[in-house]
Amino acid sequence: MSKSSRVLVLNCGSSSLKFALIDPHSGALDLSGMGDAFGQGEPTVSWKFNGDKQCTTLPAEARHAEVIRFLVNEILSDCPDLRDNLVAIGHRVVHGGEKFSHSVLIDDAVISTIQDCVALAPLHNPAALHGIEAAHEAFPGLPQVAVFDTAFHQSMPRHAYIYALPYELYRDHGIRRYGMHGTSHRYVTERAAELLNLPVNEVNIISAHLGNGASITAVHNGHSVDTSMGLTPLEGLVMGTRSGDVDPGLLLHLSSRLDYCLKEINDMLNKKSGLLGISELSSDCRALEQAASEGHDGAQLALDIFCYRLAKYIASYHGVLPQVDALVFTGGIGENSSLVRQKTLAHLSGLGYALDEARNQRARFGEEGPISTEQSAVTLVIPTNEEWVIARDAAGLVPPTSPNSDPCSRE
Ligand SMILES: Nc1ncnc2c1ncn2[C@@H]1O[C@H](COP(=O)(O)OP(=O)(O)O)[C@@H](O)[C@H]1O
Ligand SMILES: CC(=O)OP(=O)(O)O
Ligand SMILES: [Mg+2]
Repeated sequence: MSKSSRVLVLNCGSSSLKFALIDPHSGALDLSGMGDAFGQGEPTVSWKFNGDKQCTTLPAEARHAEVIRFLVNEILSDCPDLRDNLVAIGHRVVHGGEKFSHSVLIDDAVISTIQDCVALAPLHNPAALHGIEAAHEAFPGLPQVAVFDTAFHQSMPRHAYIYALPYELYRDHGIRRYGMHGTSHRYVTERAAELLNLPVNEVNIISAHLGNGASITAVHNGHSVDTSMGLTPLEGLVMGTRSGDVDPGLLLHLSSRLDYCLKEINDMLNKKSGLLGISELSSDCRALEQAASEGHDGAQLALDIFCYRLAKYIASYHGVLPQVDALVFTGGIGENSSLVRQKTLAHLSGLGYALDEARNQRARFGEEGPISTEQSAVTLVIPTNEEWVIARDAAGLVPPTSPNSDPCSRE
């Protein structure tokens, strides 16, 4: 792999597509951007290319394929050198079922497994398939690599991933905890080990990824041993629009007593719950913090519940791990919301957590480092970098025969 190699990373969500052109060796970004607000009028594409920020709108019907076409024909066409140095396309795929514990080159069998998992990640896997198809059209000769959110969690022991349901549901239908956000939890684990000066296979952390989706993972000796998301990305923590854990009896009650049909239950739990549902205002943590500071009771309650439920998971993972070297906050909320970190740790003083408020306030917008006092349980903020992990995995899987690979300098 030559020093000028680049990987194009695509992270396709249901209503957005994030893209980045990355040097897999250093993680340096030539280009990063996103197509946003699909299905809500004219989608915007915004990007930063070698430091310059730009933005445009696309026709209302534009989705993943159109954004990828715009990326190829308009944005990347300005830099023929970079296109020549592209060695692979890396795709974030949320659900890979039980089949993948590592990233893989995409072929028909891989596509078919991603299709099989659509029902388990209905907001995410169809979008990844659109991205793979569009990228294949745009770059027919380039290797494409799938990096699965579920892969990092394949190390969980059976007692963590089997639900207390009839065992045949696992045996015959694969119903079990899979866990998501694994690419982020993996990055955070590796980075925490570096910051703590420990070999990665000796680090024990609790990693809280708090974005629009949110999940928390217990990492023992560098491996995921439990995580809050389950069969689907709906279980666990309170999220932007997802409920997280509820009493399963609720579903029966909604159906038998309140006449909800399956589609209504699905929409309610995935799209109308979480921070949005409680606050009746917004799924966006920033908007809720602002509203709560102005006295909005729903916003305050949503933040209170979010932090309380997160603290309960952190406490329970102290029972999962023999030792905790650090609690780590990451994701848009984890990296930026000093309020959420402060409210969460306020529940955990019994476990030795205490914030250094000055450090907590400083940790924003990409700042990395400890936010705990010297004497208390170590708490870190680590900005996640899923794109770099995806780029590294993709570059590492480029076949030696690929036109852009350089067999003499492969790592
Ligand atoms: N400065 C900030 N303060 C509080 N919350 C923030 C801040 N910046 C971003 N967030 C929150 O981060 C969340 C989005 O996280 P992100 O990881 O970008 O999402 P995604 O899961 O879509 O990748 C939103 O709730 C947003 O309000
Ligand atoms: C799995 C998941 O919830 O992903 P995201 O946070 O990107 O929605
Ligand atoms: Mg994210």
